[in-house]
Amino acid sequence: MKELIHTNPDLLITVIGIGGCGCNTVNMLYENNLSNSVNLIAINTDLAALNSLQVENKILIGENLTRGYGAGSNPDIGLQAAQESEELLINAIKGSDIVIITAGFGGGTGTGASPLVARIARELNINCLAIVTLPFESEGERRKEFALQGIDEIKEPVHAYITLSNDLLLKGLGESVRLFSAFNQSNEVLKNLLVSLVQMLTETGYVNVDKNDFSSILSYEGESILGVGKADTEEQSFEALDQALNNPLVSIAKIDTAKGIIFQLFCKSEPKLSTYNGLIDHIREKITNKSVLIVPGVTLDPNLTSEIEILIIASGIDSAVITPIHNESANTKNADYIDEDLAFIDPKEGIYTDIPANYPTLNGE
Ligand SMILES: Nc1nc2c(ncn2[C@@H]2O[C@H](COP(=O)(O)OP(=O)(O)OP(=O)(O)O)[C@@H](O)[C@H]2O)c(=O)[nH]1
Repeated sequence: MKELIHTNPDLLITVIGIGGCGCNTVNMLYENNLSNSVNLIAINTDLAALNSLQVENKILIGENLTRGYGAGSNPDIGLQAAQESEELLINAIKGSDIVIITAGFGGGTGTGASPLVARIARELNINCLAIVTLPFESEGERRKEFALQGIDEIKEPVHAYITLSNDLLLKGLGESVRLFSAFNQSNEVLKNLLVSLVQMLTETGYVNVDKNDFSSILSYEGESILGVGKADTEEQSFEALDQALNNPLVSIAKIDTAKGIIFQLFCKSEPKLSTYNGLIDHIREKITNKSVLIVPGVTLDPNLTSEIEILIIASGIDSAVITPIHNESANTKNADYIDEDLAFIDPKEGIYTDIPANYPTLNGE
């Protein structure tokens, strides 16, 4: 084994948690000791909540407006607070290569401030992805409306967004699950997805997904899906793929119309070429858009707990617009390159990378 972890020092990813839920998620990421390429920022209108966090970079927004007492479940206040502190926000994300926003939508701060943060990233020409949760049905119509309005507003400035539905999560856990336990579970999934994404971008594998691949995929307008799956044997890898494609935590979107897909395969031992090609063919069969761009990544990790783990990011779903955005440097590899790259896979010469111990799992398995 040549090298266990090979990180990309040139890439700066900023993960921004906005509002109570977002800040909790970022705080959980902080406890994960991500690489130096990751900058974690917690943003809130609630000073007491910010003070309770371990994350070092905290920004209190709208200090004059709310006096540090929160946005009172009002997205307009969340937006105005962000506007008041726009300068701070610009300085915080300037210089990043990728910004990932995470928030629970339905309240005031996350819902109101996130679209402005995304707009700032867009204006600074930074690739921006948002991963947000939708409220439980039981939280009421008003919160749901706020959340949907927030999604409408963030859709345009971000390059891709992913919604995790708290209700779908509940279904996955069974009706008897308690509220806080469901929130915790959702936070765990959110955190693991983020860890996984960040690791995929900052650590290199045999067939590497890099920032340009990521930019290509994010450049397709429309909804995105992020899914994970795992299997104990290579023979069951198609089940892992189906799990990833049907992740019950991700709401609304169906993968059929995706225009871009990142397929990241983590395996304990070198997979058969037929398995690898078969998985990619299987994805391709699911997609009605035959010109879909599939960017594969393969990482070998002898310490993996399962034989196979799969991460799927699909973008450009159900959107009429297929215009790549500020993507001049993006790698325009198409599916044909897959086999060529595979020819370079050599377990003796390749770089091994480490896999996060808490790689995302469905229902916390
Ligand atoms: N999954 C998950 N969702 C949460 C959690 N906390 C809150 N939410 C969801 O996120 C929505 C917004 O809650 P917060 O993040 O606390 O709200 P906020 O953005 O800080 O807004 P204000 O409190 O009004 O300033 C809620 O309606 C919940 O659906 C959490 O810990 N986990």
